[in-house]
Amino acid sequence: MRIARDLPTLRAEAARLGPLALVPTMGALHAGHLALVAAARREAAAMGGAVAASIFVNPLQFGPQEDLARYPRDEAGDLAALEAAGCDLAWLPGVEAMYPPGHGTAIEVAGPSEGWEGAARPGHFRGVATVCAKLFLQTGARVALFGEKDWQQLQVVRRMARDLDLPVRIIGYPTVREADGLAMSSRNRFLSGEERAKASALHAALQGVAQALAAGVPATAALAEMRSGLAAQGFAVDYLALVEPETLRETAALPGRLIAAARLGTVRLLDNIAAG
Ligand SMILES: Nc1ncnc2c1ncn2[C@@H]1O[C@H](COP(=O)(O)OP(=O)(O)OP(=O)(O)O)[C@@H](O)[C@H]1O
Ligand SMILES: CC(C)(CO)[C@@H](O)C(=O)[O-]
Ligand code: BAL
Repeated sequence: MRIARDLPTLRAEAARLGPLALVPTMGALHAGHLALVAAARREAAAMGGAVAASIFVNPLQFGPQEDLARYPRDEAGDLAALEAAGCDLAWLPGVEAMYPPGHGTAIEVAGPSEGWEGAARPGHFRGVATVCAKLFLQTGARVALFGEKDWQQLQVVRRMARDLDLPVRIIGYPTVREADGLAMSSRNRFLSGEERAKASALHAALQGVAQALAAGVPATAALAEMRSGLAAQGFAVDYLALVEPETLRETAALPGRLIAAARLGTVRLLDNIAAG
């Protein structure tokens, strides 16, 4: 596996490797990320190209009160895991390489960025869209893979790629879960033992709502019951909604996407599933 830390090296490696399937990450890799790399391998094989993964903890997508400083980092472990997963090229820009002094351009994606994570984390999707556009242009990736775990992010990136006619195909990959249903996330490591034991209740509750909706229970009633059930178990629910899958607009109609964000202690868990 080649490692690039500056743009000239990245461009030279990319030219040598042929069409790239890119997996953008913030590092602290787990089996969810490695499943994206395995899917990227299949895409790369189909187009006679190679797999690239980026590791960059993007300050632009963190608010001033957020956890940028404590975001987990494990470069050596990540590089070993990427190599073992068959990644050909790791792109590890520093903040200065990504945002040299004077950098002043940002991308605002109206529509799917509004509400939910966009409301809870003002400026977050502007940071995500900007860094993803840069990662696509830096690597020249023909395909980029994103996890469905960050459902709204996936829709924002798709919208941006369409709106800007970026020559990259965006692929969503199903959420990889722990045995008890908890969506894998780098931040799960901050759950205490007691919180970890409770955390799978979020996914179970989403499944319960999906079943209730399929049985004809109105969305408002099913969601209200889920909200109070989670609160009783100690979750602080940020939002819980049935939305149109692509626009993220709230809906009462099926099929839709059930999306949720809830905090257990200091850890904010995200999850979503299809409904209907
Ligand atoms: N459990 C998962 N299943 C599938 N894809 C995932 C999973 N977790 C993360 N991803 C995807 O991996 C990519 C990189 O995500 P990121 O590095 O933010 O990891 P994370 O575990 O989501 O971390 P965070 O704690 O910030 O949520 C994103 O496209 C994200 O959706
Ligand atoms: C897509 C991404 C790598 C952009 O920084 C990040 O938001 C993430 O890891 O999901
Ligand atoms: N997985 C989304 C990246 C973030 O939380 O900032």
